Amino acid sequence: MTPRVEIFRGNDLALPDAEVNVVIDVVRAFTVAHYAFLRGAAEILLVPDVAAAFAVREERPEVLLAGEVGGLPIEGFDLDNSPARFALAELEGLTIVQKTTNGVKAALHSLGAPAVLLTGFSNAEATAHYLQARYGGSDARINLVASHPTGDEDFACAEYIRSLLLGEAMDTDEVRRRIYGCETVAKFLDPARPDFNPEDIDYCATSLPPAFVMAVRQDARWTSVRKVTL
Ligand SMILES: O=C(O)[C@H](CS(=O)(=O)O)OP(=O)(O)O
Ligand SMILES: [Mg+2]
Repeated sequence: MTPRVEIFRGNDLALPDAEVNVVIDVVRAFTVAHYAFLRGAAEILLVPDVAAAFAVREERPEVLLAGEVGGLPIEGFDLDNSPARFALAELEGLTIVQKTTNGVKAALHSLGAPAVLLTGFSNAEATAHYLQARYGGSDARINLVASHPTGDEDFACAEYIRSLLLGEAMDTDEVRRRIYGCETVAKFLDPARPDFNPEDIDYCATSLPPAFVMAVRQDARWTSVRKVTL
């Protein structure tokens, strides 16, 4: 038996029932989340909008607010949505509150499955290993959600994860080419748009050695993300 893997595209989907929803945002939200954990963050809280992020800080002043609107930093937030910045940040033991246009929104629409994982390309191999260990050899339904409604970067990553699960590993250079070539990335590579850092895309398109996955947990109060070690 092999898992039944389906790919969806969008950030506000009503997904069919599945054992696990895997929400993908390569540029940039879940690459940022991956680097946040690598830099020591304890937890990420997902929020739907800027007001909700400020409300969390009212209640829990120790948190750091991170995210973007239209790809740009948000006034009053501590961090933006740049993996290049997160890769250098000192985040040991901290809680990050994350608000982004596609990845976080798609995750908040994907909470209906018993397990929900988040990933960019940087952690796609780890995520595929984890899924293979838990669901390989079964006919479990796995929904892969490419969160950008039109861009190819998340869809390419979804196809890569599916290929690993089906034992037909896609060439990672091909995935990287699709990331650099997608419409979402054009503004990062445009010298006339200095607000967008091209280095971010290098982080988004670099696969790191598998170590942990990013799992979502929902309770009455918070939608939180934590590391689960492989
Ligand atoms: O900040 C990002 O990279 C995007 C917004 S945009 O595509 O750059 O306008 O948000 P995300 O939720 O990380 O896709
Ligand atoms: Mg994105």
